Amino acid sequence: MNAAAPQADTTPGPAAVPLLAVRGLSVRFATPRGALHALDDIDLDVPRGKTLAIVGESGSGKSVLSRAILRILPRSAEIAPQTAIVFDGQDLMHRDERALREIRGRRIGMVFQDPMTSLNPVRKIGAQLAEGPRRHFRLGRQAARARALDLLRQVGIPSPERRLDQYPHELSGGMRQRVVIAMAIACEPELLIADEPTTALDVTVQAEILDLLRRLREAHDMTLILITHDLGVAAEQADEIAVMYAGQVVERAPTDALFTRPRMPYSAALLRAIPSLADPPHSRLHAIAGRPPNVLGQIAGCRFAPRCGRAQPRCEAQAPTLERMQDGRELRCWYPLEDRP
Ligand SMILES: Nc1ncnc2c1ncn2[C@@H]1O[C@H](COP(=O)(O)OP(=O)(O)OP(=O)(O)O)[C@@H](O)[C@H]1O
Repeated sequence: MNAAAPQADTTPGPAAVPLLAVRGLSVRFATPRGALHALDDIDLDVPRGKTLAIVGESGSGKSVLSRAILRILPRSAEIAPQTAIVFDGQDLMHRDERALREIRGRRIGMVFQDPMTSLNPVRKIGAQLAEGPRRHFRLGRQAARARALDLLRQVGIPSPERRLDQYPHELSGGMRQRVVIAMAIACEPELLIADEPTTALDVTVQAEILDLLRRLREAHDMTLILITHDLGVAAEQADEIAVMYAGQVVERAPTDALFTRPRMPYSAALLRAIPSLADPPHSRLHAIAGRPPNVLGQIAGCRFAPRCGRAQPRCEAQAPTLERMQDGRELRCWYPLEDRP
């Protein structure tokens, strides 16, 4: 795919134009050992009203991708100049910091793994929740407090009146993440980016938070980008899945299609690595042999080739690009698995 701003195909209706379209996104970090290529030529469409899960192993670039979309990368990160990040028709690459601050929080909400990244430990919860509505909707004190209360109810926090005057440390981890989600939806954003929202929580609380996210997404007709290393979570929550490997999207497909017929060998290997209830007790997981490549410096061929059972000489020599297949899925692979059940 080319790196230019996305072109509409044949006169699409509003539903066909993605809410977010990323093109040619590359990010590198200057490190003492040289340039680290954290993201390489990412193309990604996020359709309106849908949930897109981004999955991949640790270090594959999921968090750098979400921060790049929000334009909150650290200073040491360099975004390639040809990148386009088009949100509802405007390219965020060409908006100044003031405009971006209006979009973040108001039109794009964010939830991170650790609730304390988003919460101020020395401010009361009610004041923190009211901040967005006060700033973006110009609500007065009382109206903003009423809004904060309503938000706490929406995210299922018991005794919400009392919680307004508490500090974050007085709440459990799960309750804190509920508050962060309430803050993220406070201004009714069209897009919510949740980066490993349940990874830091107990298993039982994880399910509750995911259920909450799904209910809110449906109630507010939001679009959700769910970043997770957990394919089980992605399977339950997402309409579509983008699989990342070593800074690239290697396959993107509707959830059912990916789970029933993965076509990029890496996606297939990831799926084989999920434990199944049907496995006999104590059976070994199918770990993927080898390690992801070192992304310091340029890599000539396919980044998965050294670990891929299907690799041919071409895979080592020439890097595949992300191509759209006839069935609509996208693949970065010279020799994909057959599209047969
Ligand atoms: N500030 C930084 N400086 C240098 N390198 C960085 C920085 N932030 C991330 N990286 C590198 O970018 C690559 C992608 O990291 P990223 O955090 O996006 O991975 P991830 O898929 O989100 O992993 P995890 O699931 O462990 O959070 C990694 O190689 C990481 O070491």
